[in-house]
Amino acid sequence: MERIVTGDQMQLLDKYTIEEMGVPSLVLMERAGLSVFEAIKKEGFSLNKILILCGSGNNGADGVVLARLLHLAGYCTDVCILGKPEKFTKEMQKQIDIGKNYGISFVKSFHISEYTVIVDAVFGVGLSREITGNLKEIILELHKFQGKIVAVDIPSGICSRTGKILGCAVKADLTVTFAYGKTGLFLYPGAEYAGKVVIADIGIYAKPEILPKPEIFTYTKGDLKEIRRKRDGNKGSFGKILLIAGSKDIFGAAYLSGMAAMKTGAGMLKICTHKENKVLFSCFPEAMLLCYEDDENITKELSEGFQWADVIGIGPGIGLGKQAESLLDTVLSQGTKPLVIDADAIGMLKGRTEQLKNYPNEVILTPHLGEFSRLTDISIKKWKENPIKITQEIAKTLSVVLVCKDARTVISNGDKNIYLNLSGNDGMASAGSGDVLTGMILSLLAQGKDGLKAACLGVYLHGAAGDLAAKRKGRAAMLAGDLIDAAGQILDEV
Ligand SMILES: NC(=O)C1=CN([C@@H]2O[C@H](COP(=O)(O)OP(=O)(O)OC[C@H]3O[C@@H](n4cnc5c(N)ncnc54)[C@H](OP(=O)(O)O)[C@@H]3O)[C@@H](O)[C@H]2O)[C@@H](O)CC1
Ligand SMILES: [K+]
Repeated sequence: MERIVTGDQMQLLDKYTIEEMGVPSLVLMERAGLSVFEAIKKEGFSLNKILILCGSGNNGADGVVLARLLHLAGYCTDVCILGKPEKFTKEMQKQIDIGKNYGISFVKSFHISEYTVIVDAVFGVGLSREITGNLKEIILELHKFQGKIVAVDIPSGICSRTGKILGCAVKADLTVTFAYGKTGLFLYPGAEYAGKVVIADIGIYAKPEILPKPEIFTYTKGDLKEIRRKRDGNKGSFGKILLIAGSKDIFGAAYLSGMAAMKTGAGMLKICTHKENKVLFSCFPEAMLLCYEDDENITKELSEGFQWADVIGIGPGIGLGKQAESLLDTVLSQGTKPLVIDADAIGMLKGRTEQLKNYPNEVILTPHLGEFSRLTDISIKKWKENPIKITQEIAKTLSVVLVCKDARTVISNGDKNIYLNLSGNDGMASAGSGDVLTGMILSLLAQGKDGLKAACLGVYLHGAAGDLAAKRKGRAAMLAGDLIDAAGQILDEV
């Protein structure tokens, strides 16, 4: 698990390192400049002539350090200061003075076509408002640049907290960011502008207690070790899932969800579905079936299923009709085991939020943003303006683990930590992908993970499987079913 920070949190970490730990800000800056220098060389860009654009703040000062290091290493480097002198920080003024002593080249104007690399050190985490005027024109001009663009800390114009574009933004090929990844580098559209992100250690240190909540984390491949199989386990110890999925003539969602659960290690699976879906018997013999007819009341059979199961899932493909509502009501009123609610079942939750809050065990909700918006009356646009805070608040209000599915899925149980998922790609935005995720989360719950862990690991695994499937099949051609086999391989490798 790795920490991610907002720009505001980063500024507090910088301040603490400087004021409480006593590391001079010029020392941090020297390491910042050096780490960009090393990252650029490692990337193998053509370094025939480099232009460094600097603002008035400390992001600009990092740029001047970098210019000095490149100049001393023999690279032809120009610096253009775009910020106003009256706004220079004392570090910026100091770096300019040092740079002049070393004879680095300061230019007042430039033609982008003369350069092979342009470094953006205009704004970092101190960007506080929309970029306008002359600066905006320069940044838009950079969009035509044919060479490589390197951003220092964050591309100028990207809000370091939300990833929003403030007026305009630099489109980088490489961003070298300091100490921790910034949320704005991972949330869209910021992620699209950041290019490859390299996180450089520059010696920032602070007690996590000083950080304002929520603290933000992301899961990585190493965390999947937590779901290594026990060599001496049996089908009982890997957990039993009751999955209420599919409806008349809709069996794909039940199949994908159930298959994802079994193929990521669950011990046993019973699928409750309409009898028309008996085709599941022939193509998925490993699953047990509990079938119902049109309008049949199966409360008794479901109750027995709740006793048998370790975890319950409801939603994929169940439809929005009366029978689906009755199934959901039975689960909410009689279920006692950890519960995953997805898809159509989320659509029916409006008006049932009290029952949801009173459910006697953990509940995981996995809405995509449309479902989230219909359930909460919060528009998608509003969520995107502050995904971290809104996800945390709604998780708390509903007393659930909330998985808000988007290009960057956000997960919270309403507590002080929040999780941002960085695995996955746009090839996963296709039918059935959500059903597969539900199956994976159910599987991890069944194998004994608590709701938050199962959600975070499930979402990470789902995305990592998407990345492997994309490598194998291509982002456009991959299907939801491809994620299932890819996930199996990933789990085997950890
Ligand atoms: N602290 C440290 O010691 C370390 C910091 N480090 C580095 O410093 C960066 C943070 O530095 P920072 O805090 O000085 O802010 P920075 O991003 O340079 O911008 C502030 C300037 O921009 C201006 N400005 C803002 N928005 C604007 C707009 N739309 N249009 C026009 N102007 C605008 C703003 O003006 P003002 O708002 O005051 O009018 C101010 O002049 C960080 O990302 C990292 O790279 C590392 O070296 C490690 C050690
Ligand atoms: K920058």
